[in-house]
Amino acid sequence: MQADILIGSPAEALVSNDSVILIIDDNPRSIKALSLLIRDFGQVIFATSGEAGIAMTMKTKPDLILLDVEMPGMNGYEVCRQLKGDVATRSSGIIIVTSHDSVEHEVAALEAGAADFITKPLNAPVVRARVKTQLLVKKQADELHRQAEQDGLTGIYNRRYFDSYFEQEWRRHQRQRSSLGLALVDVDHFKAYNDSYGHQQGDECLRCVALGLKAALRRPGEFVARYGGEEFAVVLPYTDDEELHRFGPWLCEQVRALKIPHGWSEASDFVSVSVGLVSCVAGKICSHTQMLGQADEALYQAKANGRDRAVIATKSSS
Ligand SMILES: Nc1nc2c(ncn2[C@@H]2O[C@H](COP(=O)(O)OP(=O)(O)OP(=O)(O)O)[C@@H](O)[C@H]2O)c(=O)[nH]1
Repeated sequence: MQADILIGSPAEALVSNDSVILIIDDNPRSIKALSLLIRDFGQVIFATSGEAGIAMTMKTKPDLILLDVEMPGMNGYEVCRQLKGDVATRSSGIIIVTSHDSVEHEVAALEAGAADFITKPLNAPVVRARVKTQLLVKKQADELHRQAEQDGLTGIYNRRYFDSYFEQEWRRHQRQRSSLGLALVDVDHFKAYNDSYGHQQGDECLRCVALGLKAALRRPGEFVARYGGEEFAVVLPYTDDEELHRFGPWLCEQVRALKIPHGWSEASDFVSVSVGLVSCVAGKICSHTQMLGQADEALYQAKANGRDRAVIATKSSS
């Protein structure tokens, strides 16, 4: 696994210069001095107040923030607490930079959520070593995060990711009173495929279908995840029934177009999928699990109607 490679590799090789480092400091001279020391580690950007630093963190999602403590208005500890308390910004590592060289200040920095602490006057080798270490920690955390969300066989999002983001999307659409779409996609006669072509070829087939489904998505926010063995789930933000009527058959067509031969399918000469779809407008369906249940019923109907087709859940059952 890649995590093993990360742990076994020299740290130097892992700190690539594609990192983004944000310096938050009200003093332009300090910003300049710091950026000269670390500029070869990546792109260095800056903000001259706590408020501007928080806004910039939201926008740019830096890998690392070098945060001055003594600033007018919001001080560094307060900025640090806010950044660490918000799910949208807490993944950026923070090093507190201060002229106070005392245990109390170091403890305050760590308690505010900082990963490390640098004192002024700056000592170049120390600054570089600490920055490099935190960039390495961030790279490793990103990699672990990616692996935790990824399906090992197909490389698309896994069930865990789906479970948390589908619910999140559902809540967001409920709040905004917009329509959310969901499609459950199941490969037809896949047991026969495995039995005839072998399990390894079956794995390869699932990989191709997963990538085919992913390539079929066009709009921002749409994502496909592996829901179970040979089943996939597609989340379709801001999508209503009218759009599902186009999307369902089109998804079937995209998989058929992969032209993966399936000599033992009763539905088609090529690997095909059945799709169950549902859309939900705020208030119509009372939970995201009900939405899943309805998509599952529609999928069952698509199988019963002959497979290689899409069925949309009827609104009467909403
Ligand atoms: N190769 C491979 N097969 C898998 C994987 N996960 C599930 N399967 C197989 O997928 C098959 C699913 O079979 P069934 O649930 O009977 O469904 P089906 O044969 O596709 O029939 P219908 O869904 O009714 O069209 C089983 O044989 C599972 O072993 C996987 O990761 N790799």
